[in-house]
Amino acid sequence: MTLARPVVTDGVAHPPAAVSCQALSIGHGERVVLQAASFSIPAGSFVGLLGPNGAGKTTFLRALLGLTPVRSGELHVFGASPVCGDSNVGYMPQSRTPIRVSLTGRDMLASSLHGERWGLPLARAEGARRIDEALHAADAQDLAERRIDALSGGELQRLRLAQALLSAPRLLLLDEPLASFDPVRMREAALQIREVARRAGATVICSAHDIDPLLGVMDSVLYIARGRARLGSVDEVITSSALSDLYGAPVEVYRSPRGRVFVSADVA
Ligand SMILES: Nc1ncnc2c1ncn2[C@@H]1O[C@H](COP(=O)(O)OP(=O)(O)OP(=O)(O)O)[C@@H](O)[C@H]1O
Repeated sequence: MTLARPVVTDGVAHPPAAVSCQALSIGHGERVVLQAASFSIPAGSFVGLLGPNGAGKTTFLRALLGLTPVRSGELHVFGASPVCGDSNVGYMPQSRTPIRVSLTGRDMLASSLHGERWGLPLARAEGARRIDEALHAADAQDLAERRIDALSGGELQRLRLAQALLSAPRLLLLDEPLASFDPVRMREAALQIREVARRAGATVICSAHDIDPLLGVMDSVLYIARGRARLGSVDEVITSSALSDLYGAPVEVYRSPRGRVFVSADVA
């Protein structure tokens, strides 16, 4: 593991980036997800992670969690190699299945707190304090005593955000957290996540399929396609020429007069 230490340039010490990749390659078997990708995400930023289905957004998030091995190159989280169970990193996984257990919101958070300690449960008072703080940070106190199998999709997402905040992480990885919202609520939810992250001082990487709810919310876009990645502002990355270059095939980007963005990529 590489130890986190400030980077010194011109005699000035800069804190390590939240995430840095140097010639990073990751994948599954024959499937290449990233091939020699290099970019760096500044601490404190909100990054929208975009790309077509199967491009590798979840795989990249799992690599940051230490769950997908690095094939070659370097991947650092706050200057160190990713390790499973790092309390600096909070994760909200993609949720595809409805919840059918009748726990309360507080029980749901408590179960992940206890799982975190591998059989060494936190003292009851300390656990309760951390749960209250996480519920407060995600604006989800009203859900603490509600049964989770009776929550709406949006309410459940608030609770899952609280779950990801339990360890007071410096890096928050959110895999399609907007998926269960209608278009209007998507934007409200994106703004709420940004506010929560700001208050917590966390860097956010938030994957999404629709760029619109994140416009004006994210500081930069990380776009993954065909094993390649591009990080930059929306105006730098979401253009016909930048995306055609990334895909290695013609891609059209349209912007409606009301500011909506459409990407038309007729390639896998
Ligand atoms: N455990 C695995 N074993 C083998 N292949 C996998 C595994 N997990 C993912 N893949 C493959 O790796 C590629 C990237 O998958 P990943 O889930 O990271 O994409 P994604 O961009 O998150 O997709 P989506 O937008 O559809 O959620 C896909 O082709 C997928 O089938």
